[in-house]
Amino acid sequence: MARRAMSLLPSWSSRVFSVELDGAPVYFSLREKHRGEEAPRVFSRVPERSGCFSLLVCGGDRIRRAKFYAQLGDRLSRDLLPGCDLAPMASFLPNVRGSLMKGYFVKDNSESSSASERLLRDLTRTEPVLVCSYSRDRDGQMWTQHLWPPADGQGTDTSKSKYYVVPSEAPDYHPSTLNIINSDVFYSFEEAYEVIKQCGDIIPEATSVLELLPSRAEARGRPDFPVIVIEGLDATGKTTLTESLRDSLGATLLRSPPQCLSPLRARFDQEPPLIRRAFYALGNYITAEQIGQEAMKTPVIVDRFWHSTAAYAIATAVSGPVCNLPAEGLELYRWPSDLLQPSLVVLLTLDPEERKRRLRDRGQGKTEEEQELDHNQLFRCRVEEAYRRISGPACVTVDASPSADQVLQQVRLLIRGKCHL
Ligand SMILES: Nc1ncnc2c1ncn2[C@@H]1O[C@H](COP(=O)(O)OP(=O)(O)OP(=O)(O)O)[C@@H](O)[C@H]1O
Ligand SMILES: Nc1ccn([C@@H]2O[C@H](COP(=O)(O)O)[C@@H](O)[C@H]2O)c(=O)n1
Repeated sequence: MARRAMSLLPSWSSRVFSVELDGAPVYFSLREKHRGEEAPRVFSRVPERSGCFSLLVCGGDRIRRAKFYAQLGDRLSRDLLPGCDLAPMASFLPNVRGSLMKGYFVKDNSESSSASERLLRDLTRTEPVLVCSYSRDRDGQMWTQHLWPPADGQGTDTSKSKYYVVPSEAPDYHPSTLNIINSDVFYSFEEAYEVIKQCGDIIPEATSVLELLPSRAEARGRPDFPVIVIEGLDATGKTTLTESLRDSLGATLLRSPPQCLSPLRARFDQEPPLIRRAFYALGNYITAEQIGQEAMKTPVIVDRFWHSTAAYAIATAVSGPVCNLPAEGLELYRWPSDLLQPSLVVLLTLDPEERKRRLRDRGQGKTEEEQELDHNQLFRCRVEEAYRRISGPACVTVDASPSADQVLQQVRLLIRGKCHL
């Protein structure tokens, strides 16, 4: 682990760091010489003998890293003294895909930072984490960053190298978009399969998922009958509409994740994004197999498919306003080439107040993500915008606020136009 950390050093001074403060990132970078810039905002109001620290998760395999990052925040919130502020942070090479390292920034507001230091030292002994401490320079205005030497004594001791911390401009791409491909969104069966296979030794249920997979995940030829996917946030009327379409078109109704994964879903919903998203990605391939079989006999209606998998994953990976989403047209929004393509994808949209009213009337318990959608207007906007940006096939938006029957008629018209049904 320590040797891996050391291998990051050549690019250390090209890296940018971001700390999430009140939902917005503050960026800083490192300089070997100081040219009079003020210290970045995250370093304000730290007592004289105290300091700040950054912890970046590195080393180990990606499953372990993902699990460890998910636990680290809880562990730090529990074990750090009450006077410490904790914020998510990241380090990345601007606009370089795959370069993101995630971690936490600790600002110690107590009189001395020795308790935090002890806790972080202990972490470096057992966990795949790289720690830097920050201290004021002699005149008290400038801050310097020191990478802690490896706990196991291997590698080069770089604790004496001195880097000044200076504010940095926002990069073109929001840092969390750099690692989305094959960590949050999967573009092939193989990539998602590898993640779930690697989980086998820590998540026994992963084996059950693998057993349910189709033997060959290749896009079949064009199905004989049309395949129509209905997408939308929760309570926009997908169930109501898909059931009506099934009845009125004499179609088969399928969903993703498929029924056979239902008993395993709650287990994978507890996992960090890498594992959770790989689970949903594989769910689409199981559903695709079922679609392929059914669409030889009847039209097929599908309640959620890849649009949902990708849109929720992208909207969760990125924080803040819609402008933080990866730009429209990027390959990140493209449909996986080995996944069956539907004939038509309909996105139901609803005014947020009406959606809430329907949720209230339905009166069921809400999942964590549903509560998040309710409370977080920005998240909802990101999900809907991500839906709209996905291409190959793109979705057709339908306003779901009229009566159930009117929405059905509207979608039947679209189906007639596109699929001649
Ligand atoms: N067009 C409509 N007008 C008024 N109420 C509707 C309409 N469509 C659905 N509803 C009602 O809104 C609630 C949510 O609908 P539904 O369960 O179909 O949504 P959903 O998108 O499938 O939700 P989820 O994704 O959470 O399962 C239900 O109580 C349903 O009866
Ligand atoms: N094809 C799908 C379907 C769902 N998801 C994830 O599940 C959540 C929504 O599920 P509902 O029970 O409300 O339908 C949503 O958080 C998605 O993350 C998915 O990834 N792919």
